[in-house]
Amino acid sequence: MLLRYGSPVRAGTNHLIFSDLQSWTDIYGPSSNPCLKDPTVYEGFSVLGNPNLLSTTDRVIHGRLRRLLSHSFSLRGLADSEPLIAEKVQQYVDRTVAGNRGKEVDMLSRTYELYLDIVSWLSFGRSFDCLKGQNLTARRDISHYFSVVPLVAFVPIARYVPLRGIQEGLAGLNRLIEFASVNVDAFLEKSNYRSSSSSSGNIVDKTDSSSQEGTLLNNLAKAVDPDTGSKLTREDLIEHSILFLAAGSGTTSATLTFLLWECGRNEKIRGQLVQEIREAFPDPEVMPNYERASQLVYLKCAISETLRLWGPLNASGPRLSPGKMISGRFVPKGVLVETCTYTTARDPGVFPNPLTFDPSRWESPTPEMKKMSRPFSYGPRNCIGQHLAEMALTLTVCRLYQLYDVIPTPAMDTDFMRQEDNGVLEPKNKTFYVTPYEADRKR
Ligand code: HEM
Repeated sequence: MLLRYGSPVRAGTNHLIFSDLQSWTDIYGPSSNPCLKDPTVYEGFSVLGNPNLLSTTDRVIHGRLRRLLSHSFSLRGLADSEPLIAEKVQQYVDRTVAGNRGKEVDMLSRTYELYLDIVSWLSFGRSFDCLKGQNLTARRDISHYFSVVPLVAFVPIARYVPLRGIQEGLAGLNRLIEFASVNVDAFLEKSNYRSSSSSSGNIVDKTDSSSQEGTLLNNLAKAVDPDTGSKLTREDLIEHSILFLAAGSGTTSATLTFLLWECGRNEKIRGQLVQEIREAFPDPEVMPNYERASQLVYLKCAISETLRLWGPLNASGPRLSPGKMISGRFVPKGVLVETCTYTTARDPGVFPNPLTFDPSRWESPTPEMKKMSRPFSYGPRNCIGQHLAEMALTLTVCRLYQLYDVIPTPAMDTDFMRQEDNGVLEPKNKTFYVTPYEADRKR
């Protein structure tokens, strides 16, 4: 519709969707008169009812949470976690590919498990260990975050409706809350943090927790707001741990899946990518490190191109107009506005042959390309997990292609891989079959 009728399109009585460059700045950019998140959409994304980084629509609360969390998600804050991420990537390669050379294997479930294992460890200081065959309901439990959590928040009586989908979802969420509570309490106990029993109390740290160094939980529990001196409560920690699992697992696994699919089915692109990776990391005994891997130009281009064409979220989130000019038109107060990243990232004026997967277009990107492909959104409410996602994706692609050629099976055609929106855009069949082969090092 946006392509046919132009930007904006009226999607409902009170809802405008934009697809032009200026709308990114007007809707999402920093502003003294910002378009804030719509509470009726976002405030439901909270399992314990505590405001979290994604759900809060209050600028002051958001600013405080963002300050507390920003170091944990910075490249420097994540550096301590690299060995753990690398260890999980190795487990994934061993479990998924190593023993299955020449055989058909479904990568999608294992990929989801990889990122659940990483984010759970970062969140709780203890991994779900799905790749080791534990907590196998975790993936299903997390998927309810984007459906059942907002449903019962806005229609509380829904929790008593004897529908299987709702009751299974609630049971799954309870398992997650239980897992998170046990691990947050164990963490606080072990690291000698004293947690207040009330949800308004602060956590008072007594000693350092060296055993948990590098985990988000450790950083979160230690973080002090420089302006107010306040810290996160036990309930805040549980709330955020579950949020990170929901926000960080399906998004990253869908992205890796589409990257392996696009590169896998295009021999020339895959050839260029594996050559770059194998030249940078010639010794199979040596795991790629992020410092070097993040410098690989073509790999970076392949990730950018995957996020452009197959980004896991197709819109950047609805906001409420405060009554302001958006893309040259006055939009009255209270109108729901959003920019459709799916469309801006396919704008033929900015991305020639927009439907073609071509990593090389990112070798020297124009300023417009960077502004129109924003898979992590833009402005003060952009994705806080971007560095983590990029580090995890980079290390996974590097290790896989350093050791193996991963070829999608012939059944993985465009129709099979069509995206379906389950909170995250993922292959509609929820499977992705490949055949792995030992790397051909003579390339
Ligand atoms: C390829 C991977 C990812 C993509 C494409 C992505 C994309 C996005 C987008 C578009 C938003 C804005 C949503 C909105 O405004 O409604 C967002 C927000 C957010 N993301 Fe991500 N994300 C990814 C991975 C992650 C990871 C790994 C984490 C953490 C473990 C994470 C945590 C969050 C959080 C907490 C927010 C809310 C930030 C705020 O409002 O301040 N994301 N993400």
